[in-house]
Order: sequence, then C-alpha cells, then structure tokens
Amino acid sequence: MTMVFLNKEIRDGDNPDLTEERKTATFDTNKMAEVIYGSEKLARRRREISQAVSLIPELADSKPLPFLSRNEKILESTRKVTALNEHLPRLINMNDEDEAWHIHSEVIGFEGNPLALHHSLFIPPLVIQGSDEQHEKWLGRAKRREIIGCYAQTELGHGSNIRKLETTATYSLSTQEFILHTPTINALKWWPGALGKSSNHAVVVASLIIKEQNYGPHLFMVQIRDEQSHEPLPGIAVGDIGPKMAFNGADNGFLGFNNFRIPRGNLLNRHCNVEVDGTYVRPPHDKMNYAGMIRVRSRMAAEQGTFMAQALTIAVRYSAVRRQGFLENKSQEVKVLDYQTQQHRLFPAIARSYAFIFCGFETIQKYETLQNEMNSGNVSLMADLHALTSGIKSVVTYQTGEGIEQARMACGGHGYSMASYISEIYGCAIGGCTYEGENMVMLLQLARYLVKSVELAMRGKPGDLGPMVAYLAYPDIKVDLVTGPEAYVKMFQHISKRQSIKATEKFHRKMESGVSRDEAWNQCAVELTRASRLHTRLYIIETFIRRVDSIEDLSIKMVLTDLMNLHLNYELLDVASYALEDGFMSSTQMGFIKNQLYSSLEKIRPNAVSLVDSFQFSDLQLRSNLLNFLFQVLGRRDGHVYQNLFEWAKSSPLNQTEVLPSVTQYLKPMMEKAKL
Ligand SMILES: CCCCCCCCCC/C=C\CCCCCCCC(=O)SCCNC(=O)CCNC(=O)[C@H](O)C(C)(C)COP(=O)(O)OP(=O)(O)OC[C@H]1O[C@@H](n2cnc3c(N)ncnc32)[C@H](O)[C@@H]1OP(=O)(O)O
Ligand SMILES: Cc1cc2nc3c(=O)[nH]c(=O)nc-3n(C[C@H](O)[C@H](O)[C@H](O)COP(=O)(O)OP(=O)(O)OC[C@H]3O[C@@H](n4cnc5c(N)ncnc54)[C@H](O)[C@@H]3O)c2cc1C
Repeated sequence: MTMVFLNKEIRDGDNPDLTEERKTATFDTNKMAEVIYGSEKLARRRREISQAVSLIPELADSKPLPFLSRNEKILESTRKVTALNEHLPRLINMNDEDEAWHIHSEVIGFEGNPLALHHSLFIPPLVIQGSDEQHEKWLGRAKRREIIGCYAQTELGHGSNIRKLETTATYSLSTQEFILHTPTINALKWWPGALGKSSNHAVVVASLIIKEQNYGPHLFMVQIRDEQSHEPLPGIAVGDIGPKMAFNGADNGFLGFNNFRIPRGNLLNRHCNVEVDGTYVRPPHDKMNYAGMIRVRSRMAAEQGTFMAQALTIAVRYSAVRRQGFLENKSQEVKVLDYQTQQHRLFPAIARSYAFIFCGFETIQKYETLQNEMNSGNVSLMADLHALTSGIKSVVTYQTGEGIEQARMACGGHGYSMASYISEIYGCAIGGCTYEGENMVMLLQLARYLVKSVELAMRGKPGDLGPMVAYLAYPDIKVDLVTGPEAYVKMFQHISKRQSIKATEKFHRKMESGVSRDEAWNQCAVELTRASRLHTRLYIIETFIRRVDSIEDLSIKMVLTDLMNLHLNYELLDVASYALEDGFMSSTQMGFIKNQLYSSLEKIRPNAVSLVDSFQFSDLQLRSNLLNFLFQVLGRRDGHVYQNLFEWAKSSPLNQTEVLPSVTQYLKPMMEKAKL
C-alpha cells in the first residue's frame, strides 16, 4: 500500500529506517523534481514513462549484466534497445529528446548499446552540418532507424589534435567523388561507439584534399556496410576494439579505408562546399566543423550531474539503512549517515549534482541559442560557448568522478561489489574526462580565452570583455562573507581573476625572456589550467545562485538554500589558499567558512534521503530492482538490501555448481600431491 504523508510517498513494507528519513523531510519530492528537471510537465512525464516501463517485463534485464560475457552483454543490450524501439512511439513523444534520453538510460543503463550514439552523435552532426537536400536523403531514414550510424573522428594516432587527423578525403575532379583513404595504421579510426559491429553508416571526419591542398577536417556521410548482408563494403576494414573499463554493452570500433569512393554530395555541406570544378566554399567560421562537439559538451554538465546523482542515491539510501558503531546511545547502533564524516563525504557531492544539473540546463539553452543564430548565419557566439563548454566539460567530469568514488567508499565493502552498480556508473562517467576532448586539452582551450580577456583588461579595454569575464576588470574590494552569497561570488571572482592574471603575466614574462610563444604556453600550462578551473567553478556557483533565486515555493527554496550554502562554503574552502595567499581572505573568515560548512551538513541531514529521492530514479534505472529476481540491489527504494544481496550472490554462475573445475583440475591435485 502507498500513502501520502506530509506530501511524501511512504510505502508499506519499506525498511523503517528509510521510512523514518522520508517522514522527516521538510519538502515535497515531486515539487523538487519539478525544479530539478525544469517543469512540472517534464518531471511528471519522467514518472509516467518510468511507470509504463516498469509494466513491460521485456524491457527489464533478463540477466544480471556483471555475470555476462561481452558477447552476451552486447546481445542483451541489443535485445533491450530493439524491444524498446517497438514500444517507443507509445511511451514517449518521439520528437522530445529529453524523453528519449530518459527512457534509454532507464532501460539500457550505463553499459552502452548499439544505438546510444546513433541519436546523440550521428543524427546531430547530420542535422547541424547537413544541407536540406542531405536531410531529405538521410535524416528520415536515420530517425526511423532504417540505418544505424556512429561518429568516426578519433584515430589510433590522433584524438586531441584533430587538425592532424590522417584519414584523407581527396576530391577527384574526373569522377566528382571523394576518395577516402587510411594511409597508415595510425590513421585507422579508433574508438567510435557502435562502429565495431553494429553501424552501417558513419559520419566520418577526414582531412579534405583538393588539388593537393589540405583544407582540414570535414564531415562526410559514409555507408560502411551493406544494408542487406551487413558485411563491410569492399574497401572497408571495420571491427571491435575490445573490452573497455566500461561501456562493454557497446562495440567501440576501428575503421580503415582503402581508396573508398563516395559521391561529392556526401560532404556535409550546409556551411561549406566543394563545387564540381573543385572550388572550395568556406564556412562562415573556421571551426564550423567543430560545432557538433560544442553541442555534446554543452550537454555534459546535466548528464554528468545525473550520473553522480545516481551513485549518490544508492549511497545515501544505503547509508540510511546501514547501521554500524555507536554515538551516545549504546543500545542501538547508528545509521552511518549520522556520522559527520559520512555527511561530509556525500552531501557536498549532492550539492554538486544539483549545481551541475542547473548549470547544465542553462548551458543547453545557450547552445540552442547558438544553433539558431548559426542557422541564420551569425557565428559570433561560437567562441564564447566553445570556451565555456570546454571548461564546464572538464570540471564536471572530474568532480563527478570524485563524487562517485566517494559514494562508493561511503558504501564500505558493499560499494566495491558490482551489486552496488556504482563501479559501472563510475566507469561510464569518468570516460567523460577523456571523450569529447581530453580534460587538460579543453581546459587549455578555455585558458586561451581567459588570457585574451586579461590582455584586453590590461590594455584598458574592459568594455570589450563579454559578460562571462567582465569580472576580470573589477576592482578588488574586500568582502564580508556574513552578508551572503553575493559576497562569496565576489571572493571567488577575486580568486579567479587573480589566478588568470598571474598565469597571463607568467606567460608574458616567459615570452619576454625569449622563450617562444608555444614553449612559454607549455611552461605555464599548469597555472593556466588552474585559472580555467577557477573560472568554471565560479560560473557553476553563479548558475546555482541564479536558479535558487528564481524559485517561488518556500519549502523548496529553503532546502535548496541550505544546499547552495553548503556548495558555496565547500567550494570556497577548497580554493581558500588562493585568497589567503594575498591576504584577501583572513584566517577568521576561513574559520567562518568551516563553521558554516559544518552547520550546513547538520541542516541537510534530515532532508538527505529526500534530496536524492527527488531525482526520482526508478529501481530499474539504478539496477536495484528484483523484477525477475536477479539484479544489483544496493540503491533499492525500499531499502531491503541484505536479503537481496544474498539473492544476488546466489545467482552468481559460480554458485550453480558446488565444486568448480578449477578445484577438480588444479586445487585437488595440488593438495593430493602435497599429502604424498
Ligand atoms: C536518445 C538516446 C540516448 C541514449 C542514452 C543512453 C544513456 C547511457 C549513458 C551513456 C553516456 C554517455 C555516452 C558516451 C558518449 C561518448 C561520446 C564520445 C564522442 C567523442 O569523443 S567524439 C571525438 C571528440 N573529440 C574531441 O573532442 C577532440 C578534441 N579536440 C578539439 O576539439 C580540437 O582539436 C581543439 C583542441 C579545439 C583544437 O583545435 P584546433 O587545433 O583546430 O584549434 P586551435 O587550438 O589552434 O585554436 C584555434 C582557434 O579556434 C578556436 N576554436 C577551437 N575549437 C573551437 C570551437 N569548437 N568553436 C569555436 N572556436 C573554436 C580556439 O578557441 C582558437 O581561438 P583563438 O585563436 O584562441 O581565438
Ligand atoms: C568511452 C569513449 C568513447 C569514445 N567515443 C568516441 C566516438 O564515438 N567517436 C570518436 O571519434 N571518438 C571517440 N572517443 C575518443 C575520444 O574522443 C578521444 O580519446 C579523446 O578525444 C582524447 O584523445 P586521445 O585519445 O588522442 O588522447 P591524447 O591526446 O593522446 O591524450 C593523452 C595525454 O596527452 C595529453 N595531451 C594531448 N594533447 C595535449 C596538449 N595539446 N596539451 C597538453 N596535454 C595534451 C592529454 O592531456 C592526456 O593526458 C571515445 C573515447 C572514449 C574513452
């Protein structure tokens, strides 16, 4: 039975420790979900979709994935995604990307699947870079899933430096075709998700060569497999790159071309073109072909925020039912969630999840504005958004990795078991530190922008600074943190500005001493990446404050203010040395920040479970359901972890027989031999 108690859903038969937590919460989790996901409708649709999915047995895992071989994992993820395909039109609005993302992550989870990149990396570049005629030819087929595609950019020898990609697309004047070629082993495409065994099409990034001139990376639509037999087309070598740290339900692949010909019309040519006579038509921005990467990066804050939120939902729920050790009362052991160290481990990460999601939705909107502007020929916003998303992508992926690892440790031994599901979430999330631009490389992209901005401010042209970096020209006026969030922002601005200036000055000094520009840059790179991180963390703080300010519901605003204060104090404490160094922050202020942090932990404690419940991940999504009795179990909403852990262990294939061949073949003979 389900009853609503103080606006909170309490279910009969749940672990009483979790029920007690849900009763103490000061807010309604449905209302919080509306704030997290942006509207009542979006939050409600997620619940409706989860509910509908839970009634379709074929969408549940048929076996626990950690017990499967790689082939079985791929078979299982493909079974689920094709079953889902049948149900999709009934379950979601097919034009709504958020609903599509939600239902896929719910059903497929983190292990990956052959269609995951079809929607996020194959269709979007086709939409962004393809002309109307090309949309007509491929987009409908792709959306209907008549063809399956991937995004093939990275090569064995080059990923970060895409100007040096070696795959060539040489224009043949005589046949009006492009000839795709892989000149060396290093030039093999390497890593693209779903390329290895599943895709029959790829958006391939290759260096465009016309009359021996290299025009740099361009995007081409390439059919790589026969649509009937699924065999690779002649001139194509393609396969799987083997097991990875995670994503083992997906077939990341390699791809090589042996003078493989495609028609001239396969260059994605909305913004650039090669005419019949070989004339090259330039795009309106040099980096137009990189626009798809900005798009993916702009989605990563919200994505990573929800990855971390899933790990925290598991860890916080488990911490509320795990009892170990004593505080004052020696007759009952305490919930481990009552330990200050446990709270310090988990609550700042909860705050970051909220912060990343809020920041993420703002960034996605910024990208949509950019996309609309680009469509009408205005590319002036690209540089700003490239810089911003480069920083956000790097900071959130790193901090998400930290947060998930804390969640794992917070679950003690059971966190290390695959029954927790946390290792799978971790493996997937930290891939984000590498994919879509290695973090250091992307931080250095933002640093270019910061250095230029500092130079403008130094040249007395603060009016030329965009709103994102206007603070670089602000005067240093000491602040009293007691006055609230704005003072924290000013303190952070001072820290970030000082580091950007320090790094820029060091860079200038190096060049003045005769070191070349590139070498000077490299000798300052650590300081430059520090500046980029500080700038990005400041931006995330500002978006958090903006979001909380915009909330009208008082009960929600109060708890989110507690979370925001925790975030402000935690972030500032983490970077305080920068402000202590030049005396901008006093040691008294430092003591104040620490005390505020500890008091925030206490304030959040009664709301902790409801703060993670508010993300409204279903047990299926956390792989904590026992629909068919076999799955990971630690983050279950009902909190019954122990008996389900035991069931999980019993379902291990190793336990299907009492005496394993490893014993009969090796251990027994060894022991027998020892007896002689
Ligand atoms: C609906 C279904 C959903 C299913 C859900 C399932 C859920 C399961 C969970 C799954 C979770 C996750 C899925 C995983 C997905 C993995 C996808 C991974 C995809 C990839 O990794 S694709 C490959 C990405 N590769 C990269 O990112 C490469 C990085 N490198 C670069 O981008 C560039 O090389 C560079 C570093 C930017 C340098 O480029 P370049 O050398 O050309 O430029 P310079 O450094 O010289 O700079 C010159 C100048 O140009 C400016 N600039 C650079 N880039 C841009 C840009 N994009 N826009 C605007 N301006 C740009 C730069 O700032 C310089 O300007 P300046 O001269 O300073 O003024
Ligand atoms: C899970 C996953 C999925 C992926 N999916 C796809 C996909 O679908 N399609 C696709 O095309 N690719 C994909 N990739 C590839 C991915 O985009 C690249 O691996 C990534 O861009 C990093 O490039 P790299 O491997 O060349 O790293 P490298 O550049 O070789 O990085 C190695 C080290 O060198 C450092 N380094 C490199 N250049 C610089 C520099 N200029 N300054 C300072 N340090 C530097 C890096 O910081 C890093 O520490 C995927 C990768 C992963 C892990």
